[in-house]
Amino acid sequence: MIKLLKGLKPFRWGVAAVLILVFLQSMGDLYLPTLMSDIVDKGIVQGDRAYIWRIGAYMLLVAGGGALCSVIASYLSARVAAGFGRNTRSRMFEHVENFTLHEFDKLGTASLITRTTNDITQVQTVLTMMLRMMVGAPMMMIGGIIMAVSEDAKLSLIFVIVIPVLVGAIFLIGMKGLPLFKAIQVKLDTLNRVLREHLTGIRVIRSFNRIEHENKRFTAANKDLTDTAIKVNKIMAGLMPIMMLVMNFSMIGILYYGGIRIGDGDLQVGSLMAFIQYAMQIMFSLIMVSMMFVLIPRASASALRINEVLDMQPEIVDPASGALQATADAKKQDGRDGLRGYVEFDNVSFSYPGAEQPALSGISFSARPGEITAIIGGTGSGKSTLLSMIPRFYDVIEGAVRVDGVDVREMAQEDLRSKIGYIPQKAVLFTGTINENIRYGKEDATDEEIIHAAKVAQAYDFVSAMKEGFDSQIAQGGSNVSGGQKQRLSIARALVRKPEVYLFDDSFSALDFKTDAKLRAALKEETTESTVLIVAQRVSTVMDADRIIVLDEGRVAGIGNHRELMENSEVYREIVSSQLSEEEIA
Ligand SMILES: Nc1ncnc2c1ncn2[C@@H]1O[C@H](COP(=O)(O)OP(=O)(O)OP(=O)(O)O)[C@@H](O)[C@H]1O
Repeated sequence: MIKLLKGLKPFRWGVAAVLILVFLQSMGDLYLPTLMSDIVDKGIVQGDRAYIWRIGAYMLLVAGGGALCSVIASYLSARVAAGFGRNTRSRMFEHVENFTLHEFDKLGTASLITRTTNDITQVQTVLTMMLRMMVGAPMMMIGGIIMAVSEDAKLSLIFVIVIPVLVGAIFLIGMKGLPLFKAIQVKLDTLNRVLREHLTGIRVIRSFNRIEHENKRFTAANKDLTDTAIKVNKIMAGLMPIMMLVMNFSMIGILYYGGIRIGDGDLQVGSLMAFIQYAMQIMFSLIMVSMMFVLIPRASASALRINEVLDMQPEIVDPASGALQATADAKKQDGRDGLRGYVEFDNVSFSYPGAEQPALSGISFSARPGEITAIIGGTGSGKSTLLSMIPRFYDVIEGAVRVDGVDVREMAQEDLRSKIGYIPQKAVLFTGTINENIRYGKEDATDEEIIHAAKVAQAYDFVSAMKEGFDSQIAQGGSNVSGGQKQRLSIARALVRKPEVYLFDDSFSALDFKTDAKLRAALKEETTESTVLIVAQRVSTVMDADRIIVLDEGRVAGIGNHRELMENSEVYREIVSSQLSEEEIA
């Protein structure tokens, strides 16, 4: 929590102002009972009206000043906390943007969303209260004790019993509550995950009649969260009655012994009244402290989760600027500078963390501009993984991936990715117009470039047929266009960039044979100066490629063109024959 609060640095003046204002307000609150005691003992007892008016007016002034300080402190603390929340959310967002897929896999999307929203709100709420109580509560407590002792030292002995009892109760309850607060945040993650899966998978859930099952899953997660929240609230609810009980008993004690002392002439009525107010202030400040005990563990559970994200160092980072410069110099010297679109895999091996089998082993090949390299293989054979190594979504474990003769680990990620047009297996579109979605590939693309890209991607006809053409809105997740249309738009997005290297990850799978063939013919003309890597399931898609890599369980089972592979590769022949027979059956 303390580590996270370092983010308050830009707000130090605001924090200082709040602390000073709360200090002034507490001073005022501590002064008021003494003034009241004076009114009673000096004004009322002696019948001095002028004194009562004078001190009364003074009391009003002190109370008014205190109220003003309090209002401004509230406003400032809310502003500081809101600013802190905004900054922390931005920090987290920017940090998470640099995460590699490993880190996303580790934390999970649902948890990252809860951490960026709910957890930060928890800390923000507590911060607002803490700013006000951090100075106010201890001051009221210590000041109250000093003032009470100055009113009547003997009567103050009552606090020797009361305060340890209260502190003990707060401590015990706090200890019980802390683990539960941690559990609540974890359960909130689970609830978010279930909800997310439910919402994104609603079509599958309905078609498989699993609504009942999903309801049960949601109810279970919801109940689990509620049960824990009730449990923690039960414990916390116990705190208030205990405090009130102790407070009321101490009042009885004060009134009883105070009465005796007044009878004996050791204490005046006004002083007893002031004493009672100080006792109240002391105990209320303890209640405030106990509230902090309730809130701080909750916020620190959240702070831990936020720090876990902020402390996570992305595994893939850019080389230092010195190293980048050295690579650039070396490139210039040995003539690699002019290379555009060369991709080389040199004995590459890679395993996903925790996986028993490597996803890729000993992969070597090279591709040059103007060539089409196709990758084919059974499901799970490592095709998508192979493509992900080129934009450096993952780092190789052995060997090297080189683009334009430079190891991708020695390049700035931005430079590397600016060379690449990646079309993912599952097309992703963003909320906005079709125009904006295609322009995502190249911000300064002209309208002509966008139309050209759409034409090559075979998207122009269906986009033009839409009522608003390129200005038609794409709904969240691209749910208002078909799977094949989504694929074509994401191809257009990559085309508009005119990258050196195209990576098509099974991007034609949702297209019919005719559109697939037309698209590939148009692509061929468009990509004469680029290197194209295509992952595909259909033999018809890869047959014309200059080079076909056949993958089997992460290994190269054959490499060559269609004719060569038909002669030499058993695995390729199997794939071809299985598809041909399937087509014949169809
Ligand atoms: N994020 C991941 N974490 C762990 N293992 C993974 C991950 N992604 C893929 N794998 C595993 O790596 C292997 C290769 O997966 P990959 O997605 O590259 O296969 P693919 O050939 O593209 O399959 P498909 O044609 O079905 O898309 C599979 O065994 C898969 O289970």
